[in-house]
Amino acid sequence: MALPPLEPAEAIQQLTQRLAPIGVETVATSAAAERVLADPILLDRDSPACDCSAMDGFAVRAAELAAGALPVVGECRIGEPPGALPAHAAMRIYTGSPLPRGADAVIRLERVDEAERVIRLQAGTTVTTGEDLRRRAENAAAGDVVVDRGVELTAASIAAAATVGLGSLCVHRSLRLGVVTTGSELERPDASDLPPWRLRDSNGPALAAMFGGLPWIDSVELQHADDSLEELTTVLAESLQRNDAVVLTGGVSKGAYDYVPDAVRSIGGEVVFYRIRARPGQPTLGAVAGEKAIVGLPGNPLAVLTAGRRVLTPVLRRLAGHATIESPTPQVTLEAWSGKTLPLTWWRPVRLNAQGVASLASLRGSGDVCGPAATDGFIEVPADTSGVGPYPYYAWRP
Ligand SMILES: Nc1nc2c(c(=O)[nH]1)N[C@H]1C(S)=C(S)[C@@H](COP(=O)(O)OP(=O)(O)OC[C@H]3O[C@@H](n4cnc5c(N)ncnc54)[C@H](O)[C@@H]3O)O[C@H]1N2
Ligand code: MOO
Repeated sequence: MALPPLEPAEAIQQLTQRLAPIGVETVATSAAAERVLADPILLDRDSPACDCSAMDGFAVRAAELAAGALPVVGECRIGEPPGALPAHAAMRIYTGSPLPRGADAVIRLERVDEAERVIRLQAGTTVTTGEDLRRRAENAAAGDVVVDRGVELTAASIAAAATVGLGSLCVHRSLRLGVVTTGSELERPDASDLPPWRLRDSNGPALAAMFGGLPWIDSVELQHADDSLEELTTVLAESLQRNDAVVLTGGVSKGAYDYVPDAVRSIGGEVVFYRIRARPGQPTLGAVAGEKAIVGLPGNPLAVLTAGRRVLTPVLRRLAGHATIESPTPQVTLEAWSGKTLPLTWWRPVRLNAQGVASLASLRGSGDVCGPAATDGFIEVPADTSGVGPYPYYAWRP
């Protein structure tokens, strides 16, 4: 039975919901930056773990200092256990020092006059209970989740892991991506002296540049198959064996040599969608083979860039354990609109200026490899829409 073309978001949803994260491993916290957390980071104790001072100054009882001068009788050192504040007295204290028992405020240095180890409030200054204190557990309590699973670890979340004493973290295994280009007309990117009817593969390098080197991608393996169902089936099966997901380019449309749908089925893949209501990239195919994902992109170079970025990214993020299948998507406004209105989603390459305003690239069509080269990404124009936007913006690098 022929599958109906889907809206891009629906296609992405249907494929990603068939997939699960590929597995986990343990890495040193110091090496976990940008990896995807698999187990939440929980606080081992309250933060802060005791009441402490937020300023350099004096620990006091606010009412006593408001009433008059107080002798400075001691010091609360940072990193040492808190003592007790005697009645009618102040103790010197530092930012982060534990608060002595009995104190209820810290008065910062610049708000008192100090002479001969006696402090008094400066004229016009007041002191209130609770002032300049960090209360035990005011940041978070023991057992609280500080970083949830599925989050890409940042400097801030690594700091949280360190503060709770985690020397290693459970993260999702990073992904092995296979790229299979198809087409007997293709030569390697370094081929020279080509006759005009042959062309160099640009789709393989484009996908390698889009996904290669992302912290949650382990490797991108490039392979090629000529236009033969047998060869394509063999190369696809091998690529699937070695990789967690395989993306193919070309051979997916209606031509006599478009073998991708048949090859996917013959290796036991289940096609989830075939064709999306978006341009360029309409003949995109999504399939599952066991726990692995297969995405068939059309051969046109611009379709590979747009559908690759928009459809493949969520699939890979899902396999790599991200809690969200797309990172936050900025909205951009166009400097000016040009062109017709399409009855389907239109992915249009743009360049951004320093203010984040987008200008549309002028392109000859989805076979144009040159026009997109000077763009930063593309906007997603909904069906039957025109005007300057704002529109969701997708940078070429996810
Ligand atoms: N009768 C129809 N014809 C076409 C339809 C259709 O619905 N009915 N769809 C058109 C659309 S839209 C697209 S997109 C293309 C996609 O076709 P294929 O996925 O089968 O891609 P190919 O025919 O294999 O290649 C298209 C084009 O891209 C060049 N190509 C392929 N691979 C590479 C590569 N790795 N590097 C650079 N260039 C590549 C290839 O030489 C072709 O010129 O079909 C339309 N036709
Ligand atoms: O999807 Mo095709 O890329 O529109 O030309």
